Formats: sequence, structure tokens, C-alpha cells
Amino acid sequence: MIKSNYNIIALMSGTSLDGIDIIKVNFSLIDKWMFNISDAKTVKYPKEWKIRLSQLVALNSDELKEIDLEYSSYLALVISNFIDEHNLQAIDFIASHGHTALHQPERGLTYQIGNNQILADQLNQKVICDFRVQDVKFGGQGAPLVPIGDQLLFSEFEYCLNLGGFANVSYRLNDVRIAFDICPVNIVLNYYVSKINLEYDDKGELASNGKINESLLAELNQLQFYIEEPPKSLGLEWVDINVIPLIDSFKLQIKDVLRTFIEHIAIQISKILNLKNSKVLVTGGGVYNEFLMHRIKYYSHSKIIIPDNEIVEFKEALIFGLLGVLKERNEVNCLRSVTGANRDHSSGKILMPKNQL
Ligand SMILES: Nc1ncnc2c1ncn2[C@@H]1O[C@H](COP(=O)(O)OP(=O)(O)OP(=O)(O)O)[C@@H](O)[C@H]1O
Ligand SMILES: CC(=O)N[C@H]1[C@@H]2OC[C@@H](O2)[C@@H](O)[C@@H]1O[C@H](C)C(=O)O
Repeated sequence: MIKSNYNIIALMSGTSLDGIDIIKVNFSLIDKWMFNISDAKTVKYPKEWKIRLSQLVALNSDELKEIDLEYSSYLALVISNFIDEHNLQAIDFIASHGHTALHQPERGLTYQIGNNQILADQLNQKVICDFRVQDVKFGGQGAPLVPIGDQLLFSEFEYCLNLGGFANVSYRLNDVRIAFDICPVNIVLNYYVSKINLEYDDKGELASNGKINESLLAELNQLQFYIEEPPKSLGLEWVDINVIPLIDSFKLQIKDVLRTFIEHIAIQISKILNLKNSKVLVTGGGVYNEFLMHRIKYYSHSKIIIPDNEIVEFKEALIFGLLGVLKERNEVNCLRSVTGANRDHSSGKILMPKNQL
């Protein structure tokens, strides 16, 4: 009989580069999937890794392969420390997203580093990973992948909104799950505050003291991406080409850039959350940007619900864990309605440690 209870470790490294989210979680299937997170931690990147990961786009394929190996080995160390710290035993497998190095689905390309065989070998554990590649091979965007988890674990909410490096949303429309990236969020805010040596704009304080530049706001709101129909996704490359040069051309003070960009985010999000009185589950580090949340609430007619910190911070890791479980069961974990692939499919690579092959 197929198992219905899984003890796993799940990991996610998001675009904001704040660190590696790692959790120990139990999934059990009763009438629906239930979960229980027993341990959770964000392992901050050492400065050196943060710099290296922020420069991946510039690397050639040999350099990428080399850093992939090193990063896989680094992840193995992070996981093994987590196992020791929490004295974890009887783990069924590790589900890991890795870190996105390249994402150009229109060229058939997406590359997450950290999914190398040495991860399984070094840990001597089964690893399920590399969830995006097959979707791109099937003509999909390879992202977002979290919506299947929104559907299976958080179906009581009309919308699931995540405010990470980018804002993404998922919701049901005529019994089909729709999801897409809305606009950049922390990836842009963090970039500008890094110029004054801050990691992020705590609570949105700086932004709240800035002034909106109406011309920049109008130009941001007119970017072509916003009128495209889903499925659609954003990557760092898009921000580097379309957003940063535009903002820089205005030569504004940082607080005014932040203020204008926050208004832009709130406007773009409000265009999506247009179902009156709906419940919106909001997660991701952007939740802690109080000024951003204030502007989102100002424009929105929905009920904004912020869950406890564990879900705010670890929902993506949780769902990549679920993707691993679904792959293990050979069940669908990528929805064509979301990614635009030519079929629903069970995506991911299973790495067995060498000595268990
Ligand atoms: N107190 C705070 N005030 C303002 N912003 C905050 C605060 N705490 C966290 N953030 C923002 O949240 C970011 C981290 O968010 P999160 O971990 O959800 O992103 P991510 O997982 O890397 O992104 P993605 O989901 O797009 O891959 C930080 O880099 C910062 O910009
Ligand atoms: C290619 C890639 O890594 N995309 C990430 C990124 O970060 C946010 C947004 O862009 C989303 O599309 C996706 O991650 C989430 C977790 C997802 O796949 O659902």
C-alpha cells in the first residue's frame, strides 16, 4: 500500500538572498493533505555566498557547473547541521529547490544550482529536487510552482499572495487554478537600500518618508509585462533590463525611489485582488514591510490575512516539501493551468545516495 505519512526536510532559497529556509515537516494524507512543521530556520548566507549568488547571471556554463557543485556541497553542510541541531531521525527524504541561477523559459532555459548528486552522497540521504526543469521542457514557464500547494493546503483562501523578491498570486477561477508573478517587490527595494548599506528598509520606514514621483510611477505602471495575460513569470534578468535603468534615469533620492516603487507594487497588486470581500492569505518577508502592507490595504477591497510567522516565512519551503512528496508518489505537482506547460505532470529529480543505488 502507498504510504500516506512522510517525515521530510524541505529547503528553499528565494530570490531575495536573505538565506536558506529549512524546515522539518510531517505531511499526512487523511481526507486532504495536512502538515505539521516541527523545526524551522532561515540560515543566513555568509557575505561571500550572498555576493556570489547575486552574480550568477554573469557566469559562463563551466563557471556555473563549478559553482553548482560548491553550492550543493554547501547546502549539504547546512542540512547536516540542521539534522544535528534538532537531532532529526527517520527522515524519508529531503526536498530541495536549490537557488535559481538562470530563468529564461522563453529560451527553454531554467537552471537551479544546488541540485547536484553530491548533495545526496554527502548527506547519505535520498533527495528530491530540480522541480522546474521538466516544466520548461514541456513548454511551461517553470514557475510559479507554489500554487499546487495553495490548492492542496490553503484552499480556504480565495487568494494566496506572496511578497518575496517578486509578488506572486494564485487563485481559483472557474475551477482552474491561475497563478503568476505580479511585479517585483523586495528584489528592487533591497537593491536600492543596499546602496546605503542596508539589507532592507525595516518596516518600510525610509519609504514612508519619501515622495512619490508621478512620472516614474506612471512609466512603471505602463510596463508591457503588466498587460500580458497569464501564465507569465518574472526573473532577475527582466528587472535588470526593464526596471533598474528606468528608475535610475530619474536620478531620485533613495527614499523617493522606495516610496514610488511601493505605490507601484500596491497598485499592481490591487488590480489583481479585485474580488470584493475575498480572503487573501499574505506571506513572504514583504509582510514585515508595514508601510507596504498599509498601501496594499489602502487599494484593496479584500480581507488581508497574515498567518503566524512560521507560515509567513516558511510557506515556500513547506510547499517545495509537498512537491517532493507528490513526486515521490508520482502524482501531479505542476499544473499546466499555472505554468502553461502542455500537460499537468509530476516534476522533480530523485537523487539516491551512491551507496544505496
Ligand atoms: N522587517 C522588515 N521590513 C521590511 N522588509 C522586510 C522585513 N523583513 C523582511 N523583509 C523583506 O523580505 C525579504 C525576504 O523575503 P522572502 O524570504 O519572502 O523572500 P524570498 O523567499 O527570497 O523571495 P521569493 O519568494 O521571491 O523567492 C527581505 O529581503 C526583505 O526585503
Ligand atoms: C524561476 C524562479 O526561481 N522563480 C521564483 C522567483 O521567486 C518568486 C517568483 O520568482 C516565482 O516565480 C518563483 O518562486 C516561487 C517560489 C514559485 O515557484 O512558486
